[in-house]
Amino acid sequence: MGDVVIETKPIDGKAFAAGLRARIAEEVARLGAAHGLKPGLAVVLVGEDPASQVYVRNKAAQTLEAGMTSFEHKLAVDTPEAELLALIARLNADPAVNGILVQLPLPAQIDAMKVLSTIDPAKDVDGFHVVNAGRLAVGLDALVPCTPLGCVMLLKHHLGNLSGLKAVVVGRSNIVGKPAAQLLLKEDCTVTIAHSRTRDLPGECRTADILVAAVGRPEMVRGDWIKPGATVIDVGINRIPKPDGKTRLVGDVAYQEAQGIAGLITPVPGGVGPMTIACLLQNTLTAAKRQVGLE
Ligand SMILES: Nc1nc(=O)c2c([nH]1)NC[C@@H]1CN(c3ccc(C(=O)N[C@@H](CCC(=O)O)C(=O)O)cc3)C=[N+]21
Repeated sequence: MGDVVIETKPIDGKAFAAGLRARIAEEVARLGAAHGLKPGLAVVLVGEDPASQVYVRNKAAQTLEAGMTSFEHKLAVDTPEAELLALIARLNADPAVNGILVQLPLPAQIDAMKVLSTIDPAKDVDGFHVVNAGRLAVGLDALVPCTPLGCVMLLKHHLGNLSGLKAVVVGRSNIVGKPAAQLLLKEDCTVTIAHSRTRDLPGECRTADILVAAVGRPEMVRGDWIKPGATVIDVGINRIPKPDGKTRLVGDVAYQEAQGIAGLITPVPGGVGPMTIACLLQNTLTAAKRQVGLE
């Protein structure tokens, strides 16, 4: 038996996201010309976390670039919960607003679950409302969380049919892990959700044809956790300090160790991250069309 040499290919999420945004922009232009419809996305940011500010600015810029309207609402860090709920009620009632995103995490005085359940499910472009989570779980049309949607788009583009493949999702958050598992199940994968209490986590990961890492711990998934030839989707975005005092971004997977083992892997940055924003625009377009009966 000769040794199998695996050439690990990076999945270019940045390029795929750019293409997706271009297709969305075309559809937005077409909707404007044919129906006078211009989708609008409202983004609400509470507080001044620098990373969140950069991220919200990127979203607004890409929303405008796609030909949609962007509404930005920046509230003070000590905003009372009632004030945020009142803003959401106004956005729910505003016909120019087709999508609403409240940037997470929220400050401690605000109950995030209460906020998310106040958003009209039809405008819930994050897909975090229990109605959308439930609709996804039972196989009805839902607005699907952007990051898992982006992951599955990349997988289908690179692997084609996912039917029968073994998928292991590491992480059980409502934002990524659980909806990612639902979407993979819908693609007829055999799905395991693994987490910090999973017995023999490395061994569980080694069974995966598709390994999705969404734990939020820098480089936790090691090279020898990966089955040779597997496709690895790294959802982690971790900012870690460098010796020179600056920071660098790393994923939840030890990217260098995965070389020569994984078949395909998403890099960080440039993998899943850009897909998240592109899918947010996709969801805003979908929401706008459904709200006027065009789907
Ligand atoms: N309600 C809500 N919805 C979200 O979708 C949401 C949120 N809150 N809170 C924060 C997280 C984080 N998140 C990212 C999206 C894109 C990149 C992204 O584009 N990353 C680039 C570069 C990042 C960089 O250079 O800093 C990349 O990975 O290539 C990162 C992070 C969405 N989030």
